Amino acid sequence: MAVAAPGQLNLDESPSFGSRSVDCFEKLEQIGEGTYGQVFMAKETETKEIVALKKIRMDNEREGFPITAIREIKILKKLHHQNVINLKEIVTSPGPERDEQGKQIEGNKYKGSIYMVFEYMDHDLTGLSDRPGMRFTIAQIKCYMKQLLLGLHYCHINQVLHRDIKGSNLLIDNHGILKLADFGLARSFSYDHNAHLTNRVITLWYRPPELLLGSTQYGPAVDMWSVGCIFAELLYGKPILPGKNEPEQLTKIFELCGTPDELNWPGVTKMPWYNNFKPSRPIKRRVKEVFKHFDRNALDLLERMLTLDPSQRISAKDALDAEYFWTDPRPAEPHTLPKYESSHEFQTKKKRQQQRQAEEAAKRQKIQHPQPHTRLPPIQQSGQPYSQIRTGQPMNNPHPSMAPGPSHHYAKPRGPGGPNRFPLGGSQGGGYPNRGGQGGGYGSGPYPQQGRGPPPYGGGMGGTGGPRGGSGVGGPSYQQAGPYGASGTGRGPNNYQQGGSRNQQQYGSWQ
Ligand SMILES: Nc1ncnc2c1ncn2[C@@H]1O[C@H](COP(=O)(O)OP(=O)(O)OP(=O)(O)O)[C@@H](O)[C@H]1O
Repeated sequence: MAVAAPGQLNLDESPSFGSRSVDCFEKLEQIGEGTYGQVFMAKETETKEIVALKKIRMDNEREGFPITAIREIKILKKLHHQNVINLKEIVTSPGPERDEQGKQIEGNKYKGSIYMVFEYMDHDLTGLSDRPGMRFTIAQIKCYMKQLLLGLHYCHINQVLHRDIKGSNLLIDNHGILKLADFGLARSFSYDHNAHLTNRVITLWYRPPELLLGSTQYGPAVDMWSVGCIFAELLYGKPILPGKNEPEQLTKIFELCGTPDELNWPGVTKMPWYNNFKPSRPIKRRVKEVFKHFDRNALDLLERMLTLDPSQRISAKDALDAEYFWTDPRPAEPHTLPKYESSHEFQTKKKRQQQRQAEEAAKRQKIQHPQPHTRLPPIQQSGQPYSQIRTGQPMNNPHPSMAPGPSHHYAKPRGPGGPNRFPLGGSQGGGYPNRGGQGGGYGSGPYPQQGRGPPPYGGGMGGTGGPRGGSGVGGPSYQQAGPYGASGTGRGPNNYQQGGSRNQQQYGSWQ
């Protein structure tokens, strides 16, 4: 595909792509802020349909339309599956000022914008999990995991690697449907050609060891590692491998999954960066020990997802066949899941930030005007019922965002992409065939209390010794509070207040 000239979109596709103006939509609320632009909730003025508009950042318009956006659009236009986000169309906002002859006025930078129009999804998994008191049931986790694997299996058989699987890219609607989103780092791959791909992809906490060891020839297994991290996170209640940088990420992986060697990962010693990160002494695998409270089938599946050697890592298809999904409790039917008020990572972060600012302001005020009768009940108690109604929080947590909340800070190690080609492989659509009638026989097993237990390694890593011999080289820190119900007991309230948080006044026209 030719690269479009600045400000022009050349997608040589159906007329609806790029032909309509963004003015056909009314901007409602910002719901996301990504590396490549903002995401807004909007309403189609004629049909009243609610959609999500992702504004494509044109910071450097001299280079034309961003290659990442072109790749995302190309890939999304070919993927059609219930568990993959649907790109409906592309719309544009007015372009640069022109003179009478229609020539662009010199020195006047291109001011127009391009938006991708998506079906609107009520939540992303991170935002949903961050809700105070949120607690997923096992059947719910199985339901989300199954849909994630179905969507990913579909991508992989169509020769697309997602390369950025993480909670905020898994969108969920109020019918319980989960969809893979953000294909900004996705690319096509071929089993026949061993093309070299960048290894600077996938958000650090979800990045597999082969990429951290410098591999440039990889396949669908990279996504399956990320799926394993999400799976463990859902069951455990917080991210399991929150490295601060690449060496620390590898250290954390080795401490959990053991050190790689020629026996458990043939060829690992030949990996480009193996010698840079070579463990000083072997560490044994501890997945079973660390997650011993997980259900047996969950643990078996997790072991196969978090396998160091990518060639032995379970595929999405085989994962769907795992006992875990065929034993009781079975995956919930999506439509039976509770409905929640809309929650996106961007919004939950913003709420926490506002809460922090309010707390700081209150503290400052207190210092300036100390309260004379500190034993009097705090004034805001009278306001509790109101905040409770508005936020839907239980009485025992009137100020939910003051609760020790999660501190999700996803690194965004976006890398440059490879060449832009999309060999349309199989066009198999639809779901994964049902495996009927498999008897259960396994109990659900103990379910760990979400967000309440100690970090996976219980601070005990010093005893076992990390690859650096625990010698104070900035050892891993597991202080992060968990996103999955750090503060709560029981499942969150089920009050879907349609439009409750929309604020139409706040947003002006499109730009
Ligand atoms: N179709 C949608 N419906 C509702 N919310 C959406 C939709 N698409 C994106 N979002 C929200 O916007 C956020 C950012 O979107 P997206 O990941 O596509 O952008 P990005 O610029 O690639 O972000 P990042 O840099 O975090 O990967 C998502 O996490 C989600 O909360």
